[in-house]
Amino acid sequence: MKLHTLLEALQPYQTYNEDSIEITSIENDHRKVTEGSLFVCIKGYTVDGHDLAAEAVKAGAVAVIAERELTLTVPVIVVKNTKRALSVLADTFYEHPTHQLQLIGITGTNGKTTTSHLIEKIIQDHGKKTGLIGTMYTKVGDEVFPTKNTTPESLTLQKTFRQMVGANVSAAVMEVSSHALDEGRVHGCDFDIAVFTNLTQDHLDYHGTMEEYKRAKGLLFAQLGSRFQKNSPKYAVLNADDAAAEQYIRSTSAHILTYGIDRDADFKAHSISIKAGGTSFTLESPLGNYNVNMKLIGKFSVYNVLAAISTAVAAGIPIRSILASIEEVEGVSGRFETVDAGQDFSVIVDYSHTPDSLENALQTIREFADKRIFTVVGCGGDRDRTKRPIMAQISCSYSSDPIFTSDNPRSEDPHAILADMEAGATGENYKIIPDRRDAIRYAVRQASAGDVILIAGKGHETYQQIGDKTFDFDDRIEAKKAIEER
Ligand SMILES: CC(=O)N[C@H]1[C@@H](OP(=O)(O)OP(=O)(O)OC[C@H]2O[C@@H](n3ccc(=O)[nH]c3=O)[C@H](O)[C@@H]2O)O[C@H](CO)[C@@H](O)[C@@H]1O[C@H](C)C(=O)N[C@@H](C)C(=O)N[C@H](CCC(=O)O)C(=O)O
Ligand SMILES: Nc1ncnc2c1ncn2[C@@H]1O[C@H](COP(=O)(O)OP(=O)(O)OP(=O)(O)O)[C@@H](O)[C@H]1O
Ligand SMILES: N[C@H](CCC[C@H](N)C(=O)O)C(=O)O
Ligand SMILES: [Mg+2]
Repeated sequence: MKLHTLLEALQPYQTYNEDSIEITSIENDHRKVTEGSLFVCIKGYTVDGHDLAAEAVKAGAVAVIAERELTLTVPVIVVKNTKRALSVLADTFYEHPTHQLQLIGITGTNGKTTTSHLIEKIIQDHGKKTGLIGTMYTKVGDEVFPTKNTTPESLTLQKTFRQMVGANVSAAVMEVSSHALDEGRVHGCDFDIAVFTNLTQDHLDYHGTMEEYKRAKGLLFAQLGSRFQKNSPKYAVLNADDAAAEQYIRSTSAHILTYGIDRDADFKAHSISIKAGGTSFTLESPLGNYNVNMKLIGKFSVYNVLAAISTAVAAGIPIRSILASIEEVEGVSGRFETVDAGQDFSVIVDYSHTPDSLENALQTIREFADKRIFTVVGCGGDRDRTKRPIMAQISCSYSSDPIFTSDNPRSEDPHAILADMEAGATGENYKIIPDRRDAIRYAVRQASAGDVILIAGKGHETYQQIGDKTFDFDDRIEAKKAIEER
């Protein structure tokens, strides 16, 4: 694409007369620059891309977008905000791929990964090819690619959407993190349906206050677009039981669909019955009432399923097809996943790494457990410190045997993280075992018939990050090994 075509999209009031420069790729990482790249300098939290512009030119960059004048041998186009510019340039370079996709974005503190997989399955079962972007990976149809962030930055996003369009994907489901909304990583994404799961404490290290965190999540609904389109209406799908939904309703002009259990909602669950093997409930909806029996466990799973059902209805899928998919679904890797090595007690690996998700997981276990409950849990380093004592307190109040351990200490001292947790501990019964492998082994050795061990926080993760090193570590494998050693 010609540089001047890209620049017209970027700053329409400026004309750029040089029409001989052909751009072969856009890059914001100098290590990826090749001959013909347009290099966009981003001032990040750790590195300033402006300092790497000369390197980028050496590697083949033929033009540079920057926030200040730079002395280089190629044209430098100065803009106010290069991160914003990157999203416009990426959307233009990849020819607005989201205009050709039914795009579903999911935000909320907990349940994004789970709900996105439910929606993916419903749409696939209905015969459409899907794309998925989230915490665990990016998927184009059944092809899986690794991801660094839950929501990648705009350049990666638009490139991925183009790849999806090229592979005949018709619907894409993605998790939209509050960081991504705040940083504008999704600027240019033409969402058709925006989904809200819930808002509880997390990421206060980044957002500062719950108000700010709530505002960031609300951007997904405010940015849904204000055009009423007859053939493809836009929808905001909101959890009516969460107070933040009221603000999001006020901030969007899209059609509203609500779901919930306690308050009035379009899609409502009642007569919920939770057992160790699954959950059943009655769905009341504008399309009729239905009994739903599913393998997913817990009240929180009912919320995720309600969100998925409402979204799929908004996406135009028949309710019977939706419910058939829900009844089949087995669950998502690392979310309330049971480890079975023939033992006579239960071991559950769950990705609960926030106070609310931990409380939900433990409340669910309390629905069916009548003996001891062991909770092996840690809190991530370089993340919200204020959640640490709260998670410890929840572990103590819901389990007979809380065991505090490490979960990706990153650059922090594991003992300091554990001290933050201990400040919230209650009772005398908790143990502190910094090595996660030892903590799991201890719980497994202590457990007797009928007990439940919850190993919380890492779910699908297959690593432990200590300092700047990443070690192989999988709670499911460690639990199995410990059971076999017994
Ligand atoms: C705090 C934060 O959000 N940081 C994000 C940010 O990184 P950064 O600002 O530190 O970037 P940087 O490393 O300083 O680099 C600045 C620029 O220099 C470039 N660079 C850098 C190094 C180099 O050698 N050459 C080079 O050109 C980079 O490509 C970039 O353009 O921009 C990067 C690209 O988008 C992100 O990958 C990175 O996420 C980091 C890894 C992260 O941990 N983020 C977390 C907090 C996050 O975003 N989490 C959310 C939510 C998770 C959830 O709850 O589900 C997520 O969406 O993942
Ligand atoms: N609707 C929900 N409400 C509360 N807790 C939930 C809900 N859904 C899932 N959880 C809990 O939160 C954990 C994480 O779920 P999931 O991975 O789906 O959330 P997420 O929003 O994608 O998280 P992340 O922000 O880390 O990507 C689960 O293991 C479960 O314990
Ligand atoms: N997306 C979340 C995941 C946390 C998972 C937990 N295992 C940890 O490392 O804190 C985050 O980056 O805050
Ligand atoms: Mg996720």
